[in-house]
Amino acid sequence: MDTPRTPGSTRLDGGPRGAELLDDPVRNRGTAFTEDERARLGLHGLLPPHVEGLDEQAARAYEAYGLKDDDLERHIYLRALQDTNEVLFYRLLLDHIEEMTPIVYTPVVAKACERFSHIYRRPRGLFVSYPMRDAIPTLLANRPNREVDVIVVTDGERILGIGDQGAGGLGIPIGKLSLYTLIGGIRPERTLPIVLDVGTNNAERLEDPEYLGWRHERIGGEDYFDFIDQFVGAVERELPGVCLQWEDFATPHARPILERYRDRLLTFNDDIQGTAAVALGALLGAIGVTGKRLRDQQIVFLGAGSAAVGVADYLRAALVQDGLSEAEARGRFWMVDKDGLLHAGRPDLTPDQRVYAQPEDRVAGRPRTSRGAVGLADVIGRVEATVLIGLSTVGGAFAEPIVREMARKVDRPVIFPLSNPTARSEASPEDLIRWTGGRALVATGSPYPPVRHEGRTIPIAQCNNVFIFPAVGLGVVATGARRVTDAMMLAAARALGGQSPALADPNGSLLPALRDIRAVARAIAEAVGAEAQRAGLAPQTTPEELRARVAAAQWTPGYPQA
Ligand SMILES: NC(=O)c1ccc[n+]([C@@H]2O[C@H](COP(=O)([O-])OP(=O)(O)OC[C@H]3O[C@@H](n4cnc5c(N)ncnc54)[C@H](O)[C@@H]3O)[C@@H](O)[C@H]2O)c1
Ligand SMILES: O=C(O)C[C@H](O)C(=O)O
Ligand SMILES: [Mg+2]
Repeated sequence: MDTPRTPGSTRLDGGPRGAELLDDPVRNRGTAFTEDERARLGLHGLLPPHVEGLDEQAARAYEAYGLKDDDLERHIYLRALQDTNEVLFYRLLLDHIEEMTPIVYTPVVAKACERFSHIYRRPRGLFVSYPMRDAIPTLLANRPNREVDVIVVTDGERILGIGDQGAGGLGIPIGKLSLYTLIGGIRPERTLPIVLDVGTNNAERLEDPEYLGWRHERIGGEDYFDFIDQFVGAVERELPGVCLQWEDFATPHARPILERYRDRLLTFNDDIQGTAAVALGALLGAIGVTGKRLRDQQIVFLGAGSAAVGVADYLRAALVQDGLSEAEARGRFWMVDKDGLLHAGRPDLTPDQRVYAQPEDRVAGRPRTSRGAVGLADVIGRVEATVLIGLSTVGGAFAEPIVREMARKVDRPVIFPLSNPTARSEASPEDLIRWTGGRALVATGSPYPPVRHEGRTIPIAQCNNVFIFPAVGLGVVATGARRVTDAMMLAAARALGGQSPALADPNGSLLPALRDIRAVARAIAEAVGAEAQRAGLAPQTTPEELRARVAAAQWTPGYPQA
């Protein structure tokens, strides 16, 4: 485990006392309140007599956790602990980071969103619903904690690869912010999860008598964007300088929202920019193993939504930095969506997709599917693809013949099935390793165990934006940065790529292990902060001072002496 740096929960004196204190997850220490604190804070009689330390509490909590017999029950247990005693929750998570991250985050959080209304226990975060649109400042003023460093907001429309979950989407901001604290060390009481409840088009939710969201079809068009504008205006007034992360918005809204606000406040879209940075970081690790240059790559995508286009944009920037012209770099991308290859003859492409449209002459005469599209199998058949990335939401889409064909032409195919949760993964690592005779360099969006192949144990990197957003949050909070730029994200990607275990050991994982992620987050945060300073977006410091600030800002759970 990481060495504690800034231990502590919030100060006890001057806050609530007695039963009210035990009901406050930020200040509550439960059985760890000392005799002196019990006397001072009116707690005698409310707690069992034995006073425990945090170690003992964590051991007892782990025992209770072990009694749960399915993942959703484990998730519910951890969420209840979070709502009871946040220091203990984070200490337990830190002690068992590899075991518990998949329970509070991807993939189990997907189930928690689907079942949100059925497993709902206590309020957390804010519900900003469309019918309350004229009272958004009041809703924000009602937030549970005054000071906020990071907001994660969703409208629940594209939750992972499972689509529209309406108000149940709040599970995602809660999970993301838990990792902001666990990994980035953002203080738990300075985080705020928000769902913008603009309705849902999910018929199952609308028909569910227990659905807790606004029972209405989704608001769209101008009304939707006006609502977002009202929300952002209220955030700017109530919480100036807060870092606002957009999460799991459907593609038609994700990019326009980012473009509208990115130069106005400290904000970024995690699915576009966070995903792009982690994918570039993992690719840099993979390229290190293949011994080739980035500019030698031919890159095929399945999926051309906001996540895929975001990744392509950062890879393209990296290809240009590696010496290709802009036109040459564009020519390296082959993107296939549900209507086939993106090419210049398609009238349905958005401007950001059009960047990757292959010229008509490069697709002329190609076989088409029954619907007239150029499919993935044909692209892989014709192009010597070195990299295959899946952001399509289609589980199993990287079929055996496609993967075998790719592996026939390149020595070390780089294959990243990045869709979440696990059932949406374009392939399982085990299959990819088997179909390529152990040659594929694999990273997945959801966590997978290592694969055994011919006496080797091959670790599978989790190429998930969790390697980026908590670190970016730490970087901007520690340095007081005013914006999140693409250059800061590219700096994060390169810092992450530089930490790839595969660079030192070709059999190592492409990305660091979760047990090392807090230290990795500090290195990324320093790179992000340094780039913000270079661009004049954060106050200048020496590199030593920057390092010290990042380290000091990374909170570690503990009970300080009051
Ligand atoms: N690993 C990560 O960190 C990470 C980060 C962000 C998003 N994701 C995952 O990426 C996925 C996509 O996210 P998005 O926001 O871009 O969603 P989206 O729905 O906008 O994009 C999906 C894309 O896949 C295409 N597609 C759908 N069915 C297809 C098919 N049968 N064949 C070919 N293409 C098909 C669509 O045309 C679209 O271009 C989600 O599953 C999400 O969980 C992973
Ligand atoms: O939430 C995740 O696990 C990654 C990503 O943000 C996604 O939407 O899939
Ligand atoms: Mg997401």
